[in-house]
Amino acid sequence: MSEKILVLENGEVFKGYGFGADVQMSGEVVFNTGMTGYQEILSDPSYCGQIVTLTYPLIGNYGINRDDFESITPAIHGLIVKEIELEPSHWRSEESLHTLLEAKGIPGLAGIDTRKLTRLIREHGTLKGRICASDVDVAAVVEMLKASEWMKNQVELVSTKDPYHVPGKGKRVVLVDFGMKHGILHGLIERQCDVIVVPYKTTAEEIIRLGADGVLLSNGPGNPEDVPEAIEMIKGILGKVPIFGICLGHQLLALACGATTSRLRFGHRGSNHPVRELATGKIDITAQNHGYTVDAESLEATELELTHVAVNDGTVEGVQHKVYPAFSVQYHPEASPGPDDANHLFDSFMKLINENKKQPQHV
Ligand SMILES: NC(=O)CC[C@H](N)C(=O)O
Repeated sequence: MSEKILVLENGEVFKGYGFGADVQMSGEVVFNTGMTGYQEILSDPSYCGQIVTLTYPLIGNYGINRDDFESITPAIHGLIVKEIELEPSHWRSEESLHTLLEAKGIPGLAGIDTRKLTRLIREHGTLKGRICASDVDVAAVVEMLKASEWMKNQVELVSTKDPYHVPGKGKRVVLVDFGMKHGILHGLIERQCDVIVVPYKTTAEEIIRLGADGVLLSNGPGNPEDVPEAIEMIKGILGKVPIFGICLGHQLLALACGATTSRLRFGHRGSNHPVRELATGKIDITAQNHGYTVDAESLEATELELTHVAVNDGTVEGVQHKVYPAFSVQYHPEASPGPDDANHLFDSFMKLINENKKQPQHV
C-alpha cells in the first residue's frame, strides 16, 4: 500500500497509506461516529462529494455483502479510517472494503489519527480536503482547495433520471428521489405501498396526475436551497396530498412553508443521536447524516409546529404542518445503518394517508 496524505484547506496534513482506488479526490471532510455500518454509509447518496472519516478505529472487518447497499453507485469522494482490515470475515461477506472502493474509483486513506482529525473538524467546522499522493506540492493543493467553491447541485448527480414503478397492493406513494437511500423504499414496500419513484424535478401537476395517495420527499445531498424546483413542487402539493419528508425532504418542506435553513458547523453524522419528541418527552435514538438544519426561530412566521428536537444541541429535528397533512424529520426512520427506534414514522405516514382518504375529497 502506497503512502498517501490528506491535505486540508487550513494547511494541515495527515500522513497515512492508501487503499481503494489509487486516485486523488477533493471533498468536504466530515466525520461519522457509527461503530458499524460503513457499507450503508459509503453508499448513502447524501454523502455525494464528501470525504467521510469514520471515528470507529477498525473498519472493514465484516467485509461488504450483497444486500446492504443504500445505492448502487456510491457518490462519496473518499473514506478515511484509522485501521483498515483487508481480510474480512463474515458469512455474508463477498469482498473487502478495499476491493469495493477500488472497483468504484473511490480513494481510501488509512493509518491516520482519526481522533485528531475529528477534533479538528469539531473545532473548526467541516473543511475542504484532498486525498493525494505523498509527494504532491502541498502548498499548491492548499491554494487550490481554498480557491474552490463548495460543491453545488449534487442532487442533479444522484437523483434518478427517469421515473420507475415498484408495484404493490397498497397505497400509491410517489417517492421523490433527491438521492434516495434504498432503506426508504424498503420502508414503503414493507407496508405494501405501490411506489412510483420520480426525479427531483417532477412538477406538482405530474405528481397529482400519478394519483398519489401520499408523497414521500427523500433524503439527498447538498444545500436544500440548491433545489428551488422542488420547493415550488412542494408548495403545489401541500394540502392536496399527505406529505412525509426525510432529511433533505424535511428541509425542503420547511423552505416551502417559509422557514429558513442554515449550515451547521460540523453536522450530525452517526447512529446514536438522541431526539426528543416534544409532545411525549419520549427519546428515540436515531441515525443521522446532515450538515444543514432548519432554523428554529424561522418557524414562528410559518404554519409549521416544532415536534422534535436534538438532545445534544437543541436543533430542529422534526416539524408538522398545523393545517395540512404534512410532517417531516431531520433524522432517518429507515436507519440503515442504525437503530430502528424511529421506524414507526412510516406507520404515522400510512395513518396520515388513510385518515386523509376518509375526508370528503373535493368541494
Ligand atoms: N441525509 C440528508 O438528506 C442530508 C440533507 C442535506 N444534504 C444536509 O446535509 O443537511
